[in-house]
Amino acid sequence: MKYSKLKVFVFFIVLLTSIELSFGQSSPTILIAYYSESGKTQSMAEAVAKGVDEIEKVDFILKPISEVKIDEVLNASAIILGSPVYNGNVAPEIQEFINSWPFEGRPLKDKIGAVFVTGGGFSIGEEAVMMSMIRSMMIHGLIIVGGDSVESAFGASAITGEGDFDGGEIQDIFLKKAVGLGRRISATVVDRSK
Ligand SMILES: Cc1cc2nc3c(=O)[nH]c(=O)nc-3n(C[C@H](O)[C@H](O)[C@H](O)COP(=O)(O)O)c2cc1C
Repeated sequence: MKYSKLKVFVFFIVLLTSIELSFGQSSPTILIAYYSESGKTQSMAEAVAKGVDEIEKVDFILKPISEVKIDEVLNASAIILGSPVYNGNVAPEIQEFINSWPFEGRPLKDKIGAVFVTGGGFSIGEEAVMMSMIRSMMIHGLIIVGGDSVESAFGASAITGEGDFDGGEIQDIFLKKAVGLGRRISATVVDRSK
């Protein structure tokens, strides 16, 4: 084989190998799951997804927990969970969802876990609800990651019904925390997949 023909041959082998490699590797998936009665926690979930989507090479699933299949939990590299505050506690549906996760052999161990929350008022449950979800995730062995600023150290939270924050839309100051949380989780997942 002539030298130039050999070069073309080698070029095609390298090309085919890289095509096969890129098709063979699927991107890690982040599951963003939430419970929302009146849409506030859903708005935060959408902002989290926006942040996740800012980082390349990551897929995400954004769903209310009622639509999440257990395979989606098992296959996710990270689980980001959102709840409203109900009487100082996590929404019961969220706790039931976590209780439904398989535990034997701890199949969720070492996945990334993160949380977001919406509450009507300041300091009447939002931090307690974040901690409640974090505690349950830690029982399953998830590695907890907070938001990207000290104001979202435990996760992203929004006040939806007190003072200046009482209104229809979630205010930007809170949506930014949710976007930052999503971005940080996404970047962490990409780093870990290298
Ligand atoms: C039954 C009930 C209990 C609530 N209890 C609290 C509470 O203890 N603390 C709080 O900050 N907000 C409380 N809220 C307000 C909700 O947490 C808040 O409106 C939240 O943003 C609703 O989220 P969603 O629109 O996703 O359902 C309560 C709301 C309901 C309906």
